[in-house]
Amino acid sequence: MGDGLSRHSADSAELQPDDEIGREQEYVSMLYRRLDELREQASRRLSDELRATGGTRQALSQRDSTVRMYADQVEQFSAVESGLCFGRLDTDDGGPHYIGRIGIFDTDGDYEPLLMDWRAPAARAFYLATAANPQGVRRRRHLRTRERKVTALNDEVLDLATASPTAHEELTGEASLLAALNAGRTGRMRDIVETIQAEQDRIIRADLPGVLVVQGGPGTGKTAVALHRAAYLLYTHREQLSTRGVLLVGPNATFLRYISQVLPALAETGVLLRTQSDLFPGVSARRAEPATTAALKGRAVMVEVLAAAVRDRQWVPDEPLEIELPQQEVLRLDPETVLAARDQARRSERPHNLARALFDVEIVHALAAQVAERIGADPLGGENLLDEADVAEIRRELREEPEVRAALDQLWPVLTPQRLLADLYASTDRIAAAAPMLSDAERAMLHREPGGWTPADVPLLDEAAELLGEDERAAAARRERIRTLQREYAEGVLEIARGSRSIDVEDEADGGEILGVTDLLDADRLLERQEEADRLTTAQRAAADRRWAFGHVIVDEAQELSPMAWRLLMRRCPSRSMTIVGDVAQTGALAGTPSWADALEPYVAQRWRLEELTVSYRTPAEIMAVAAEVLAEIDPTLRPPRSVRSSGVPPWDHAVPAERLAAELVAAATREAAGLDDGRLGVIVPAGRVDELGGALTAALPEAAVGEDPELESRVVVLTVGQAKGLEFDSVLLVDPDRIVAESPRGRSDLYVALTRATQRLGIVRPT
Ligand SMILES: Nc1ncnc2c1ncn2[C@@H]1O[C@H](COP(=O)(O)OP(=O)(O)OP(=O)(O)O)[C@@H](O)[C@H]1O
Repeated sequence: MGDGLSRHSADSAELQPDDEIGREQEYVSMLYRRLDELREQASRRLSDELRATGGTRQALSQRDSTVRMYADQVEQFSAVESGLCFGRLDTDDGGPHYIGRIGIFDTDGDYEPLLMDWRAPAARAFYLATAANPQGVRRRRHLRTRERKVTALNDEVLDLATASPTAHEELTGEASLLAALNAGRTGRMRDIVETIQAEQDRIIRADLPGVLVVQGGPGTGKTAVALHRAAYLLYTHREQLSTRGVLLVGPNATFLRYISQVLPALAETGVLLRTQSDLFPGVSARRAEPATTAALKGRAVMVEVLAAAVRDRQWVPDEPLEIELPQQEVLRLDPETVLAARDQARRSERPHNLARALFDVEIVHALAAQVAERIGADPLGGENLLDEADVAEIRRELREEPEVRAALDQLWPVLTPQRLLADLYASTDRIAAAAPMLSDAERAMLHREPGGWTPADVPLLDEAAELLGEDERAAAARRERIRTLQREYAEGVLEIARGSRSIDVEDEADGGEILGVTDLLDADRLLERQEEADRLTTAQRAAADRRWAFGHVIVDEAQELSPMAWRLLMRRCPSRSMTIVGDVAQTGALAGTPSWADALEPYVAQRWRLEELTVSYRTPAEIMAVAAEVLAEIDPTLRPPRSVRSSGVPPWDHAVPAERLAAELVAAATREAAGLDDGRLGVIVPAGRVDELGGALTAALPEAAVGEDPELESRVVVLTVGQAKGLEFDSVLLVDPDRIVAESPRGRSDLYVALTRATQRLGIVRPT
């Protein structure tokens, strides 16, 4: 990587004269005072609204939206506390303009902006202006703060004549950027709002409609960009997106926890974060299964398998079916009658559960004709003595007969997606009937005992739900889920109200009755009020409703999605307003996405745009050089991203006798952990050796976290490549890379992922 960006060092002027910092401190302190006022105002209003009682239904509904608005404001004003103001622009047309996490206006004066929201169009120059294209900016200043104190200023004068020859034209706020990149990791992702780069800004602010694919190598900021795009879109298209919501899908729960702080820190709470495992309401898919089985379940052929499995439940007996009624009467259903009823119901092309009503009509008709034949037969051989009204009455009675209902349930059972799939997996006969197109070995893979769901089952449940249609039971389950969420929300509002209670007390301490909101309302009463007004956040409602159509869907690590998972996501986003973020060179899932065109074209044909990110902000040049060799083995046409910096620390690679591997690893991990200031060490091991090596490490380093969903804030974390996907650590120890490669047909991509997790140091320990 000799031609990497890392040859040069940071070069923007670091101006820190005390008086300059002092002047900025005054301004920043004023902003914090305004923030405190705003927060107190919102808390007080929230308390007042919650205390108010009575009124018409409309007044209640109005009050509930006001409650929500103030609760959101209190949360947002608290979220932006750290780094409230981080930038300043001095422009040709005056200024200064201060840039921060939210907009604050001078409400006492003429409503001038005191602080500009980073997402506002006028703030854009902060990210884009360069010496060659200054966009009216004379000076860009980064303000660094700790708590409420200004600690440093970095200035860039955007003037070609005075520009430093060593500064990178393509980097903005280079000194602040490098400070952020070199900082120790905490186990939680941070936002990058202070140092978004121009190529990233273009993607963050891209138009809302259509499918945008962001392809970029490891560490190019794809996740960061995806999250900031969510915040930007919600700010810019609030009307549209607040009613439909934004869904962000990540690869696993560990990853979602890793990124969970970013949006709240940007004062955005309106995004639903989910893994594939949680995309089918009411199911939490935690069961494990072999990668090859998951891959089979991800293939598009499963669409046909499931359709056949549903048809297989529409049963036509070989022999006549006898239905014994209580009056010892026995009715017979011929196979031909059932077949005709089934064909009639199928012709409607309704989903299975909804077509059942048609099937019932046909069968009951046939049975009623039999009864009528018997009881209405004219002993003298004339016409049947019953009229149409009598036959209708017979049909009504037959419908109520438990024996008739049992026969109908047997022939055309109403099914939930869970029932369909569990029954299918549990029976080799059913699998054989539904999957003649699969090989024996593949059919054997599908067979299993009931009990829990795997992530790969989720798209299948969703497909099944489409084929089956929602009957009354499914609708009732959905209402129940919404009710649970409403209760959680009511409790959340009361939490916020409790947080604002000190203000009530101060306020009314001079003699008035001191009653907090929570003395007057409990979660049940608040819940009742909300139910009446049908209030629930968009994200909560969407989470409970399988058929919810999101306003925008963002997928991170999208290369891992199988064709079946793509189908599910496309259903969640009929408008096809999507941001797809990933790297096809890092695909680990066997049914993952080999190319964006293959994945998307079935849904949007050629109508998708591709943006590429080319600079790695994470991986230093020394480590990227090692990773580049593996990338060339995956696909010689792929280019690794260019590293924005070098660490000066070459990666090391030690081969040790196999029996000493664990001991050497423990020694290396102890050394690396001792060398960390406040950063994190990641130990990446083959999936088949987690127990052994994780055990050895935790015995020597009790602080080490290991397990299904390890705590990333621990100083030392032991993970498989699958778990490490999307994460990063200051220092990484990679163990037994050959075994990692051997463990999966996509082993090389796994190794590439593992090699690119470190922000500073990489060591490899391998058995000889
Ligand atoms: N403009 C920026 N300013 C500061 N830090 C940045 C910037 N862009 C990216 N980073 C940092 O670089 C690191 C890598 O970013 P991110 O995790 O988003 O990359 P990625 O492309 O998703 O990587 P991967 O493909 O490995 O998942 C993160 O620590 C992120 O905060």
